[in-house]
Amino acid sequence: METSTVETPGLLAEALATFDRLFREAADAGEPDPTAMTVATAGLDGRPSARIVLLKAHDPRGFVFYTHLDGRKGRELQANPQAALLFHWPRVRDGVQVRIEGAVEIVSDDEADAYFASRPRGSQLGAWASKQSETLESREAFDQRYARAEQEFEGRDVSRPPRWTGLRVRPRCIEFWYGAQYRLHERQLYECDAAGEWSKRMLYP
Ligand SMILES: Cc1cc2nc3c(=O)[nH]c(=O)nc-3n(C[C@H](O)[C@H](O)[C@H](O)COP(=O)(O)O)c2cc1C
Ligand code: PXP
Repeated sequence: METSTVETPGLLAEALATFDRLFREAADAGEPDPTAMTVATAGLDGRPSARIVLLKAHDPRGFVFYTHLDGRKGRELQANPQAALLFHWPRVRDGVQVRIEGAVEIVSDDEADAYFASRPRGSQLGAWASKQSETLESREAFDQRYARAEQEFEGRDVSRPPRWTGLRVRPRCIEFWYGAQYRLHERQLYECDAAGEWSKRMLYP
């Protein structure tokens, strides 16, 4: 069991409750995919890169997505395990943006195996076939790799590729942005200092 007996600090709990409420509102408001978030990373060269991934779990330990460790984001996060996440839910209230920043860690093998096992078989085989972010010479080359994976796992469960796993962003700060008329937006920032103390303040829009 990975559940921790450490109590969630009050302000973090408040921020996570706000996140949950807005996440539910996003689903109710018909956002096409409330789990879609931008994840920004930078390797040791300091050059940022960003792409969308899907949020698959969140709790006081952090926000989890799944990917290949050898793709660009995987390589950057191993070199510099810091990320920023961004949600934009335009249909919630007058528009909501949530920004989360924090250190990144790899989820346990058990957690990754459990999530991988829940994916459609085609997606599982795709994870074996894809050399994420590497040059693909032709679509046929990818199709062939997929067909090979199909053969390899014929008649049995598809195991998780060891370099395909979950990454958890442990929040160091969470900002809620609420759109308002005339750009008089509201911004609430929750942040954790080096001693682990959470505080909350508003920011000018
Ligand atoms: C809506 C959407 C959801 C996506 N979800 C994921 C995901 O959860 N994990 C993933 O590795 N790539 C996902 N992708 C693909 C990434 O955006 C990206 O193309 C891929 O991960 C390679 O990124 P990288 O080269 O920076 O590593 C998604 C793309 C879109 C448009
Ligand atoms: C390459 C890749 N990996 C992982 C995912 C995560 O989603 P799922 O586990 O639901 O396929 C996506 C979603 O588009 C994806 O494109």
